[in-house]
Amino acid sequence: MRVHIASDHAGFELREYVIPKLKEAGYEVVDHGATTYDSLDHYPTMCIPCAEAVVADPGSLGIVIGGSGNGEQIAANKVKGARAILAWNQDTAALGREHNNANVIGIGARQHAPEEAWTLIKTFLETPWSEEDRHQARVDLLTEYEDKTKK
Ligand SMILES: O=C(CO)[C@H](O)[C@H](O)COP(=O)(O)O
Repeated sequence: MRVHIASDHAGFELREYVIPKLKEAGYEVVDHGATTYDSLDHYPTMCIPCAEAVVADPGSLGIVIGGSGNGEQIAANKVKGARAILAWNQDTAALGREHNNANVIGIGARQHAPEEAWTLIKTFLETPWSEEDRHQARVDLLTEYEDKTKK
């Protein structure tokens, strides 16, 4: 599976920690930056292209990392077709796939030790979408709204 990843400066170190782990685990990684550490960079610059790449690449998943993960999740969710969750424990990481068919995980690098963040990411990537009717109906309503309101 292809995994698109992006971070701002606050997620820079965690992104560098996670990329080799993803590769070791057999994922094909597409890195959307930030390419250099710049404490004044802005998360939409990296997170929007990352989410766009996920939507344009069916079957892939995305990871956006910042200090809290909040802005990164918001940025990703501006992209039509993106369903980004903010995972803060293993349950929210798994439920994002099972119930929401999320295609992007947001992680707050300042909220977790690197090992814990990796566990959240791994859980997200390894958990399948349940495809249960009630969840599909809710996701369909989101898509329907997007189709009506977004180009
Ligand atoms: O998490 C984030 C957005 O939600 C950013 O990473 C965070 O706001 C960056 O903070 P600072 O500019 O103080 O390093």
